[in-house]
Amino acid sequence: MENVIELRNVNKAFNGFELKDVSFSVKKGFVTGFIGGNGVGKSTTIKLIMNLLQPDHGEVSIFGLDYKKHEKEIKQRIGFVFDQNVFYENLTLLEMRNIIKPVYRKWDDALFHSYVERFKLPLKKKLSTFSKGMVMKASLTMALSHHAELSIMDEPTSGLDPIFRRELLDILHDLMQNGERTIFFSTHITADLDRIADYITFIHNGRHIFTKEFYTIEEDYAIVKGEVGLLDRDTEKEFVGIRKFNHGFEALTAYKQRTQNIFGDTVILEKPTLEDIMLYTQKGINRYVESHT
Ligand SMILES: Nc1ncnc2c1ncn2[C@@H]1O[C@H](COP(=O)(O)OP(=O)(O)OP(=O)(O)O)[C@@H](O)[C@H]1O
Repeated sequence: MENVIELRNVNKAFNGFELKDVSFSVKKGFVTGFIGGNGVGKSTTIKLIMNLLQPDHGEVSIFGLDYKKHEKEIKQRIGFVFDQNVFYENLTLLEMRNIIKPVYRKWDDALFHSYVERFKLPLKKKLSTFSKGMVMKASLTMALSHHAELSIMDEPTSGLDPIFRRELLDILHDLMQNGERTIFFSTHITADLDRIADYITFIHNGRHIFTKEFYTIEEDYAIVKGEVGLLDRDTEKEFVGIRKFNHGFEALTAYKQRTQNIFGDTVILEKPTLEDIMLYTQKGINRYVESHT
């Protein structure tokens, strides 16, 4: 399967934060959801993918090409939605379109107007008067109007009402129908991913934890429930994190089969949500022993 984005051993350090040895790839023709808590490095990774930042070490390639030699060609083929307003606020949407249009060889005015209509956006009002949702819709309109092969979006659903969030997910779903497009988007709202993501890439504290096909996550990860008496220093090591209650414990394992072999039918295994995986991982490997007694 072809990779549209590849990161190989990418490092980027700021004062107090570091992306460490991040390697993962994004498959052509699929939707990959990019998840992780606040401040774990999602936007930094996306900026590296967009060449808005350069890695200290390691390589980023897009469509198999290197930014050093092929920046223009790569950018032509990407539609980018950023989580901050990147428009000139004093301009109208039409004026902004006039600036952006000549940049893209495959700009499609009919497509632009179809999104403007669908999103009910005013063409002649200053962008400074747009609400947060309208800015996001305008940003999406620009990103979707030049037949980009790869759409990269940083938190496209944040700050949007549930109705528009659903509409956006439907649009993304429709876009995927021809099999040629690829979408990579970050989100905190893991419920959005249930609807459309084929793959999940998860980072935590600047490290890549996994990239997996969505449906295979439950082959490795499970919520484990059992009696506290089953836990000791050795068995606790089996878990990413544990919560202890009066009546028993709940834990997350990343090695479902092994856990099953160790505990047999003394425990109950359940399918975890992405939120469970984020929560237990965020609290620290084997360090999250929370008592509710
Ligand atoms: N240009 C920069 N200079 C210094 N530190 C930075 C810079 N950009 C990001 N950081 C720091 O790097 C860390 C990761 O930030 P990043 O924006 O990538 O996180 P994120 O996962 O996108 O978070 P959120 O979900 O809250 O937006 C943060 O601690 C942030 O303060």
